[in-house]
Amino acid sequence: MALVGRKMEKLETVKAEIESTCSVKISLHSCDIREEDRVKETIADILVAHGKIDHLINNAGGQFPSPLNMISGKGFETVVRNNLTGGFLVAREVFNQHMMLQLGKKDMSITNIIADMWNGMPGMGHSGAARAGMLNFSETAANEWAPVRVNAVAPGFIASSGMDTYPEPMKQTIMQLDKTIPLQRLGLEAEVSGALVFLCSPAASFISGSCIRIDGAAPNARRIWPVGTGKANPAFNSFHLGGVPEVIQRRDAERASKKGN
Ligand SMILES: CCCCC/C=C/C(=O)SCCNC(=O)CCNC(=O)[C@H](O)C(C)(C)COP(=O)(O)OP(=O)(O)OC[C@H]1O[C@@H](n2cnc3c(N)ncnc32)[C@H](O)[C@@H]1OP(=O)(O)O
Ligand SMILES: NC(=O)C1=CN([C@@H]2O[C@H](COP(=O)(O)OP(=O)(O)OC[C@H]3O[C@@H](n4cnc5c(N)ncnc54)[C@H](OP(=O)(O)O)[C@@H]3O)[C@@H](O)[C@H]2O)C=CC1
Repeated sequence: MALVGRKMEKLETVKAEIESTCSVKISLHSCDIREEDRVKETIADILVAHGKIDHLINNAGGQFPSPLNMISGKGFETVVRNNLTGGFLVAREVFNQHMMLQLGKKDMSITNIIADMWNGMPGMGHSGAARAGMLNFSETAANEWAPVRVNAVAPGFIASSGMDTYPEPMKQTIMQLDKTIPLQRLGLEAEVSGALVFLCSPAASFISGSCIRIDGAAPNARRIWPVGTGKANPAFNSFHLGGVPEVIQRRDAERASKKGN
């Protein structure tokens, strides 16, 4: 397993967590996926360390919240590079440096993480545009690079540590998000991972060019109908080392205190 991100400390933490659970060879690589030369070097380093890359999860990404009319050209480009160009560069290098030389010999896959950007992504329009582009890139690559399977996974609102990176106004929105989702709760990181593990497995060997939505049916909510029944289903909480983001702990504490009053 090769873990890639910009900050080595984060990677070390994840490595220690995985090693506390199972025995697997793990290499760590500091790389900003927006830097083309660095991406080329990183994929080459991974191939030296492991000799192969059978499955790529293109998970790196993120953005800053802003209404469209306040986004500068540089800001828009920064987010597009983070959520579209960077993922393309990584996928291209993995394909060119390894997968292209192994076609038909084994099952190989690329899964691109996008987001719930259906019908637009208000407050994060730069990211919505980039994620929509990533979906279209996945669809093209599923044809050009077959038999490598290329799919997208589109998470909706997931209670991840990423949620704690947002400024206070966005945190206020995050604390109300569960009410807008038919399943009446946020998703868990393990619920995204479940789909990723499936897509990397032989059970998904005829799935390519697809997108799996993991969003509790958020895009299916409609103004003319109540949002779900008001009840949530049980979550698949298989990450025993996972934590609850601070913003969600705060939400639950505030709700408990309101109930107590
Ligand atoms: C409602 C809930 C939403 C849930 C859906 C989505 C959830 C998630 O995605 S969870 C993951 C969340 N985590 C993140 O988003 C963190 C990752 N974000 C970042 O790392 C950064 O924001 C970045 C990668 C998008 C930009 O970082 P960096 O490369 O370090 O870029 P700079 O800081 O140098 O900025 C370059 C340029 O971009 C504009 N800009 C950056 N931040 C902001 C901001 N907060 N507000 C407005 N504009 C911003 C700006 O133009 C910067 O250039 P300068 O003006 O020269 O600084
Ligand atoms: N949580 C949610 O509700 C949703 C999340 N997503 C997307 O799912 C993915 C995972 O998100 P989540 O775990 O929540 O967020 P986090 O912010 O916790 O994780 C994002 C990861 O991407 C890495 N990363 C970001 N930019 C770069 C870059 N330029 N080069 C290399 N690595 C980078 C970060 O590591 P480092 O900082 O060390 O570089 C970090 O490990 C992201 O693409 C996110 O946008 C999509 C929809 C909803």
